[in-house]
Amino acid sequence: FKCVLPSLSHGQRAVTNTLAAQCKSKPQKKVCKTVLKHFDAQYSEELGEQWYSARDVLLNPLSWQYGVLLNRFSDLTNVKQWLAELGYTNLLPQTHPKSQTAHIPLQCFIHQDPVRIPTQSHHPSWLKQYFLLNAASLLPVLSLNLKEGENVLDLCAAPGGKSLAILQTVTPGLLQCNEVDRHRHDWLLKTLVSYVPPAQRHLLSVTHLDGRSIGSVQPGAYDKVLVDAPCSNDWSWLYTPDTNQGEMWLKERTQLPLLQKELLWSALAAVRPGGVVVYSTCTMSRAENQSVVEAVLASYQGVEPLELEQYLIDSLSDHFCFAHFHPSVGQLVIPQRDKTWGPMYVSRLRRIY
Ligand SMILES: C[S@@+](CC[C@H](N)C(=O)[O-])C[C@H]1O[C@@H](n2cnc3c(N)ncnc32)[C@H](O)[C@@H]1O
Repeated sequence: FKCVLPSLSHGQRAVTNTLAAQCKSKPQKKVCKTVLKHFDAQYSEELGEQWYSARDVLLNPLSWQYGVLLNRFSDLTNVKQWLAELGYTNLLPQTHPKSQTAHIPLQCFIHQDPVRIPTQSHHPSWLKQYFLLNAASLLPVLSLNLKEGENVLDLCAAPGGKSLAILQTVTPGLLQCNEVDRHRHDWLLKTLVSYVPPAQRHLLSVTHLDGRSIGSVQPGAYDKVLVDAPCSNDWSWLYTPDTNQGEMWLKERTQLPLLQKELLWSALAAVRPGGVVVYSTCTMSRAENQSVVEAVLASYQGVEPLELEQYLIDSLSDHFCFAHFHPSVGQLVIPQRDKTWGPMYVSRLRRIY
């Protein structure tokens, strides 16, 4: 396990260090036993054997990985060379598998080992070159199948990772990035300023609204809507600092599906007929994934589920472990020992009329 400490913004010198040395200065994360017990009961029933492999990954911070999403608006010459020297490779093919000539601008570099590079700090006159993220969180953005000039709504956008990935994929007509929480809305703004050049900012609208109301305020206004819903994030919940908070979160967990359904209903109202809504979460919980989508499909007329495109699943299967559910209205990426990305659930819905 290597930790890589470059001084990228000012020169390209890379210094490697062992994680053990870095860990000495950092307090270790502690697992919340209450949450783990709850996960054991729920996920062993829902995921069977795959839970035990996912559990090993979640419980071993040394195996956690970060993808390096490059910022196409910054100067990348040295970064790409540096990542190649460190042994990083591109997660995605450079051209679209269906049409060998279509270039894919989105570039996310991954490493076969849990190597880490540091985040870059904000400089007012300089754009950050990369954003670190769980590579599986690109799946919802790729599932939008974005086209140049489309109007896109990122309904739950902070801290902005997927908004950035959208901007790396296409130049939208308009990208509305919305976040209800004041503090997280400010964080979202900061992210966008750090990565998006002033000349591109007119493409963005950053709003501070309850996503549940956008569908009624702007009906049919968007070609594509992403609902990256608030969820019981399996990674962070497992490391809840104290038992009381863990217990409180587990109670809150039962409230989340209602909020998630309301956000998805709103997204379906905000997309135009023929447009696509992608619903995603970073939990493995069936109640927040499959059951939410099934309930919305049963209650909202004129909506059909869409399969994720097969080329996408094929090109990512070397790195992501897709769980197999039948019948299914979405795809779940489960972290496994040799494929640690995820959890990430993605479902695509088309509004027919
Ligand atoms: C999973 S996070 C989004 C992560 C983000 N898409 C990214 O990739 O960086 C979910 C977000 O939804 C926000 N949220 C919760 N309730 C909301 C609501 N009613 N309307 C809009 N956003 C909401 C949360 O504050 C949180 O920032």
